[in-house]
Amino acid sequence: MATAAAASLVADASNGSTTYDRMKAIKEFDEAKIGVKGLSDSGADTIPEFFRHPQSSLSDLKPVRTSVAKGIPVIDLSSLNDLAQRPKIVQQVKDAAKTWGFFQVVNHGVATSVLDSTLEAVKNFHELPHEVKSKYYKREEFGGVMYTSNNDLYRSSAACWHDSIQAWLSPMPLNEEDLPEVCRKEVVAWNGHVKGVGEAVMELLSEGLGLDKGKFKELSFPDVRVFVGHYYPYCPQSDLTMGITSHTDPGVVTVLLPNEVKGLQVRHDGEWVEIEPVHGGLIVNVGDFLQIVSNGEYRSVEHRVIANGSKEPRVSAVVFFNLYRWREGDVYGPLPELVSADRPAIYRDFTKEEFNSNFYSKGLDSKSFVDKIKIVN
Ligand SMILES: O=C(O)CCC(=O)C(=O)O
Ligand SMILES: [Fe+2]
Repeated sequence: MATAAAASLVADASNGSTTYDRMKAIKEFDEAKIGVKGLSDSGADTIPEFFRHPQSSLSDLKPVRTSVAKGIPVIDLSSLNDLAQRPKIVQQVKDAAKTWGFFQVVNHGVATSVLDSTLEAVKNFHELPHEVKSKYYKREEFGGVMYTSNNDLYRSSAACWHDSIQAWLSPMPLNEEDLPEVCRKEVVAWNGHVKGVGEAVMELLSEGLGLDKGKFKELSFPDVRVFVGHYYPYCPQSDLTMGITSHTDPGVVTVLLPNEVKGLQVRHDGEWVEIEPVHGGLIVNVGDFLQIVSNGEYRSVEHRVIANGSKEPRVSAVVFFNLYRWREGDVYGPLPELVSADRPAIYRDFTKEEFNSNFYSKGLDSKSFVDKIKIVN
């Protein structure tokens, strides 16, 4: 049944643009609940038209070839608790957050076997039979567990070639029974591990701003975690679409665990640089909120994922540390400790409502919140 739905979707794509009813095609795809994986599995050698991105956004698909040495910084956390070594690590994290907005951490204390089983669990979920997986298919704003294909399906200018499963880990009391059985144990375990890594990184980031080690924790930055398990199946026309279009992450930091299939690129000095994951490492990036509270010291940098042209699926387990504990009527903005006559605030204060409404209403490719609240002299 999944295959029949996929076949009719692909047939629609070749109808010719005059008769192509884009909304109808999107709705059919959504209602079939087959995900992009279902389209990929159908064996079609073309993609539905609503996955095709405008030529303008495809023209710079090829990244700059980069050696590991030229890529995002790799930071060794093994001597984190050595007081003589720590300042050096703080400096590395600070430099990376200021320039690239991205870095990889190695020797972070989580066993490679745990990383591997987390990715395997995400993969196993996405490779469940249609009858089982489709029960989780939803298209709602947040809460609980949700498997979806393209968050922005109805709003964005073009769909992206990937599926994902999302779960609120904290502080929503995650009802473990709600998680699909095939990845339940691993997602729950990952929540514990990633919290530890996130806290350690946030302490370094906090120190890098000249603040107390515990400042971010005090501000509850490690407390809100959303898990997203992405799956980028083989795409038969990977040069016509994207895995995820260029965007910045809205929250504090993101901790990303990728499998070995490449595809993630980060914008650096006006060029797209491919990230080469170090096996056993984790990728960390600064989100918009951290750029704002750091008064622009740290940078939330655009990144994207190329559609996967290899037969091996690309899998990533992403945890977003977001902000949550807004006090009623409070406003947020650059931390007062980081604002002075020499370094005036470059962002205005904003409310929770403003932040959330921007987050929920913008398509992945529209203007960022950071730009909207920038103070222009
Ligand atoms: O899958 C990836 O490597 C990146 C995902 C990503 O950028 C995101 O979910 O915000
Ligand atoms: Fe992202």
